[in-house]
Amino acid sequence: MLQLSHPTSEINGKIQITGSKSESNRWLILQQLFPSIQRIENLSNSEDTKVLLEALNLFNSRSNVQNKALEINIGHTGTAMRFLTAFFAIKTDVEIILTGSERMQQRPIEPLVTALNSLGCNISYIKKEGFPPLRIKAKSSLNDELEIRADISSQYITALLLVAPILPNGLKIHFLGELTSRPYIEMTKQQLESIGIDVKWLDEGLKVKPIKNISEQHVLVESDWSSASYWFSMLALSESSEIELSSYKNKSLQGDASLKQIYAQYFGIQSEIEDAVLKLKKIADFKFPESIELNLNSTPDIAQTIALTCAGLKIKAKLTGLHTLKLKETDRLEAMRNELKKVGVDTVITENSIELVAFNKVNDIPTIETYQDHRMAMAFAPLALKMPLKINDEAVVDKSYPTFWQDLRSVGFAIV
Ligand SMILES: O=C(O)C1=C[C@@H](OP(=O)(O)O)[C@@H](O)[C@H](O)C1
Ligand SMILES: C=C(OP(=O)(O)O)C(=O)O
Repeated sequence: MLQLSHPTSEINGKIQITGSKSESNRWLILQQLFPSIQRIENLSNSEDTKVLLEALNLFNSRSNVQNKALEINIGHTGTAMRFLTAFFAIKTDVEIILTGSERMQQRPIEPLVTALNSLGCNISYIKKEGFPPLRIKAKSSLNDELEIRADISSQYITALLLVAPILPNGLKIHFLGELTSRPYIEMTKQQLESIGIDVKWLDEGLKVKPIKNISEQHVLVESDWSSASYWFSMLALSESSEIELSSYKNKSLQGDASLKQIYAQYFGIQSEIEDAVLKLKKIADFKFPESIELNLNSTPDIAQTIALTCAGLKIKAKLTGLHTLKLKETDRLEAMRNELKKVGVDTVITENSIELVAFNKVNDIPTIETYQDHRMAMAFAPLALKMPLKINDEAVVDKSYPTFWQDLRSVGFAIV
């Protein structure tokens, strides 16, 4: 457990943020399919990326495993679970058992498995129907068209898009239901296009053309915008501060870059990118709104950050479009309700929203539980600029941002 406070509430410094885990994990799968992707710069140092790398190494040494299934455990990593399901289903010549943590075994995978099996893949459930662990065997012949539910996780669609260009006739994907987390699909599409793969939006779906070879590629991963969100929040809760974060682009593939507009409009944070440095500054005398309403369906990973910024500033917030939060590392709506209560904030949650409705005084130093969710720890940490607090199970941050606590210490947080 860590206890956090900040003696001055002023933070100034320069922080290097690791590469986006989303971009990194896409490139790692694509590199397996297209070895002419020779170098990936600024690869994420997150646990989520390490887990995927280890899984791919295990798969590549599969000839060492004889006469039994190759078991691969991807822990808590959603992208690894979904991307590898499609990758193994198409590529494996041995039987694979793909499993994950207890929580991963509660996160649905049925839409992806059904879609891949309809294509000609051979995936079955080992325990509960619709959930990991999976048994994946070598495929038979493959179709070139499928339909898939699009309203549960965009990662299923990304998983299909990543393998689509190596299918003999490419792939046509038809969406069922309303697409969620759309910018993550755009990210996949743009990464594919950047290496010469043809991907087109259809009315309710996507079409990918097959490709045999791509030219030699060196790719650069932009730093992680979801990780940057905690710095936007810290600035919003600080006194006159300035922070520089590296390395960012003006034209990002990451939907969470919309933080720039959100924090400028509602929380008085000015940001600009110059020579790959994202400079954040607090606007003096900014007048915070009394209440805000935001639909965050496109940017689910920054919902907790924004909720906690509002909590710290006592802004009544209604955050909607969040049905997928119930299916992530934990049920994030429940987790927020429980822990916000400890810092004096009353909330109302529904199946897809959270509303911050009242702010009460807190006397004791609260202990925040993190529910094996990195974003619970990191979203609550900025609140230490307003009140001392304790955070349990601090190592959870490793999932996406392993140097988080070290970076906070470097800008004057007292962390014991
Ligand atoms: O494709 C990706 O890299 C991701 C997609 C999102 O998941 P959903 O599509 O399940 O919302 C996001 O929450 C996750 O952290 C990363
Ligand atoms: C939801 C997340 O990750 P994943 O789904 O890949 O486990 C996240 O990082 O917030």
